[in-house]
Amino acid sequence: PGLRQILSDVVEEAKHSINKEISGAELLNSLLNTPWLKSLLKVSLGALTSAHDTVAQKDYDPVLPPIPDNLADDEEAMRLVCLVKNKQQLGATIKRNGITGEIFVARVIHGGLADRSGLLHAGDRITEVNGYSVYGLEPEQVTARSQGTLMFNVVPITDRPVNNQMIVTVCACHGRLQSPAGPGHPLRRGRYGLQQAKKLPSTSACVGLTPSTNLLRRKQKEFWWSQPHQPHTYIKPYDSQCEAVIGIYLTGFRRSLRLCQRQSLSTGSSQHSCHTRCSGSCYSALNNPYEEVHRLVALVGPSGVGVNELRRRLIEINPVTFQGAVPRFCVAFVLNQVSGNGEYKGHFYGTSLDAVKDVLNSGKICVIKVEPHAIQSVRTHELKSYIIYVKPPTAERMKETRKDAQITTNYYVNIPFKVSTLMEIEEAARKMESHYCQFFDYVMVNDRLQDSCVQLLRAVRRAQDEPQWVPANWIRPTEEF
Ligand SMILES: Nc1ncnc2c1ncn2[C@@H]1O[C@H](COP(=O)(O)OP(=O)(O)OP(=O)(O)O)[C@@H](O)[C@H]1O
Repeated sequence: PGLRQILSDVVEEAKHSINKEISGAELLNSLLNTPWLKSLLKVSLGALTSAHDTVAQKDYDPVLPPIPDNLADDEEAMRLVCLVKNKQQLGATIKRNGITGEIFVARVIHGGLADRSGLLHAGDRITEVNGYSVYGLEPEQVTARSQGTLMFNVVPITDRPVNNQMIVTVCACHGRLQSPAGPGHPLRRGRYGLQQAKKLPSTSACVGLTPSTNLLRRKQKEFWWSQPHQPHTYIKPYDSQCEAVIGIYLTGFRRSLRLCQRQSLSTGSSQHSCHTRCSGSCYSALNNPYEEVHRLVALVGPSGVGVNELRRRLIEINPVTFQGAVPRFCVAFVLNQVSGNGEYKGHFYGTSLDAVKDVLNSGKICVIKVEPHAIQSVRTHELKSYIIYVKPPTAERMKETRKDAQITTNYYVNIPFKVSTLMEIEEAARKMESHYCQFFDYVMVNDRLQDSCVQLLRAVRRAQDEPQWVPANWIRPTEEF
């Protein structure tokens, strides 16, 4: 009634104002002073305050009647779940307990309809779907009834496990994921050890199911032992020249390492051997089905060689795939090193790691510039950086390619490249290589800018697609991905 009164006042007031001969300003002033507008503002303010209180108290739920006292102790709490499926998948799998015949939610696919609803959880027992009891039915029969609007009667799982799932980015080593039962056999949900996966980079792609690492490895093992013996492994001889490149060839490392060790014992190879590598046959038959990939690309090079330019262009070429971290990241590493006593380490280092992790968590490849003395800070198991060293071309080519370029000096002034600048870059490059070359995963020469961009893009792609040498301490026991 209050609102009706206000509205009729509005109409009256407007009629009244139109009959008067007054200016726009006067009209506005008199309107603002009208009782109906004051009342309206009062009502709106009241509604706003009430909405604010509701939100602040998180008091969204309807007030439910109290639970009756005479409930039996063994009464099960039921949940009625209504989901409208339309054409999309429900995003959950079910399984049947072979002994009791009960139907349970086996898995809720991350990001799917069931997951987004927050109403179904792995372990929940489904008793009815759309009014039909599902007791004793096969999962396929339940699925066949689950079309359109779904009304589930669910007995919620009592102890829902805390979500301790680990998310990692991997590359599938076989071109196409195949059913572990072999080519031509489709993946059947619930039958095999499947895991959730989503193709990157993607902001919206749905999570799907792929065979798990353990499952594929088991199949590969069966396949392996069914084959006649193949001498396929060798130890890369210990090379005192490349002492610092201590690593293990990541692909198939577990199996190959074991075989290599076995072989190394039988052939009496030096226990100092630090590299293992599989030949092609070993690689194809025994590789790990999934490999974690480098997603932090760290560019390093003498000041002025063009690291920032290349980084910027790489991101520009494909901003969906590549992203930089906040500039503080570089500063953090510089400070971390310059301070020497680690004075800034706690604060700045943590902050910068977060910036990189944010990019990595978004599924993108993070591209940063690092100072050479900070390489070790990013060359860790956690960040798994791929270090690309950007080298200047010959002095002649440098002079030719940089004739229109400008360099930013310490005083933030842009000046053209001088002969002395070129010499400084050359000298800095020489020192950098002699001190840090063992950490470079890839070396490129920044000659013609366009060619360099293509080369960089290719190098980064290769780092994702091909097996890499990595430091031995990056390798940890493989988990169910
Ligand atoms: N291949 C190239 N050909 C011509 N000009 C280039 C090339 N690479 C970079 N430049 C130009 O050289 C200048 C310096 O490059 P950039 O600022 O990327 O250097 P940097 O290595 O990041 O230096 P700093 O560490 O001092 O920031 C820029 O003007 C850039 O456009």
